[in-house]
Amino acid sequence: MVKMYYNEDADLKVLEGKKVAVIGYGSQGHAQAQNMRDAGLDVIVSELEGTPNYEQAVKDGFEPKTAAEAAKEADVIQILLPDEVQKKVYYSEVEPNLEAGNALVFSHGFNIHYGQIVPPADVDVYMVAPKGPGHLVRRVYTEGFGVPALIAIYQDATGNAKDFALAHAKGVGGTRAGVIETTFEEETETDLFGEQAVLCGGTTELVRAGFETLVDAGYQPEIAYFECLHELKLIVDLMYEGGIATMRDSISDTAEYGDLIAGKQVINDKSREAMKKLLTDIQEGEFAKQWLLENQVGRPGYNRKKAIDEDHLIEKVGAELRSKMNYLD
Ligand SMILES: NC(=O)C1=CN([C@@H]2O[C@H](COP(=O)(O)OP(=O)(O)OC[C@H]3O[C@@H](n4cnc5c(N)ncnc54)[C@H](OP(=O)(O)O)[C@@H]3O)[C@@H](O)[C@H]2O)C=CC1
Ligand SMILES: CC(=O)[C@](C)(O)C(=O)O
Repeated sequence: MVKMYYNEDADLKVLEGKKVAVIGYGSQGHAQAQNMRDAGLDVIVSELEGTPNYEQAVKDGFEPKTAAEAAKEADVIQILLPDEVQKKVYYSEVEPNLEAGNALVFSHGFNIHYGQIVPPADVDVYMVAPKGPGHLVRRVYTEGFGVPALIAIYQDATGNAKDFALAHAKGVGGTRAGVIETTFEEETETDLFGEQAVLCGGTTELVRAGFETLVDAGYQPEIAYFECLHELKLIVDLMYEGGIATMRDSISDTAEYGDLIAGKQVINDKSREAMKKLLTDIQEGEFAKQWLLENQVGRPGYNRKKAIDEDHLIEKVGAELRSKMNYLD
């Protein structure tokens, strides 16, 4: 059984007297910076002046700096920029301000694993990767809990990188739930695979395909929305709390039989082959190349596909229903 690290395994004192810079105040940045500040760490943030997230950082009580200023001042520099801009900002603003003994921290291994950022040998390089969206990393922390996290040590120049990583994970709330040690390679490749094949790509396509099947067959779009999207959260909540078996205990035997006979017709051998191809493309760097090139040419494919998806009937029906339903506590 894998070793899990909890609060008692991490000592915030190892970061005492150290300034932590969070560069990028977005989904993860706003969450991790506030969580670490609440945990008593000395946190500064960097954000682009004049942007909504800059204003949010000010509203949250920070005085946002440039990435260069933050890197110069801090001992621990956490890069929570979009993966596709990290290389540019790192080499132009962060690296020139690194000092021996600093720590460079990531929450996803993309830029290190695919060789976009090659840090100097005299700094620690580690990862603290919450396994959840940033806004829930903050929400759950304020409720007294934590989102589980991964840590990975890429470079241990000081000999203390793991202690720093565990303390950092404690600061963001990860050790409240549990922390597992991995590698930059394993986190990068599994995270990319998960967000493409299961969490985001696979699930959104499954939801849209189910919705379209019902709507094309003449059923009310609202009914299709309830069945294929809204209820999915409730089903997944049960899986989250107690595994697939717990979810199956709660649904009807009729639904469970349907689950058992239909699942493999939808996610069939062809689907599994497609998943393996996605993983191969990730492992061989094909996805990374495609994503970095897409950004270099202004995201034509991303923008077109995003526009089509955001114009989908399921978005319109969902917005209408969410405006009418009393469901969020
Ligand atoms: N989103 C998530 O839940 C998770 C993300 N991660 C990882 O965390 C990292 C950050 O991702 P995420 O939080 O989603 O990113 P976001 O895009 O949400 O936030 C990045 C922030 O950095 C800002 N920014 C861009 N350029 C600069 C700059 N030059 N100087 C300062 N700030 C800048 C962006 O501003 P603007 O928007 O105006 O460009 C934005 O506010 C990535 O490595 C990601 O893979 C890991 C786990 C989960
Ligand atoms: C939330 C998370 O970990 C994702 C989906 O992999 C991401 O946003 O990068």
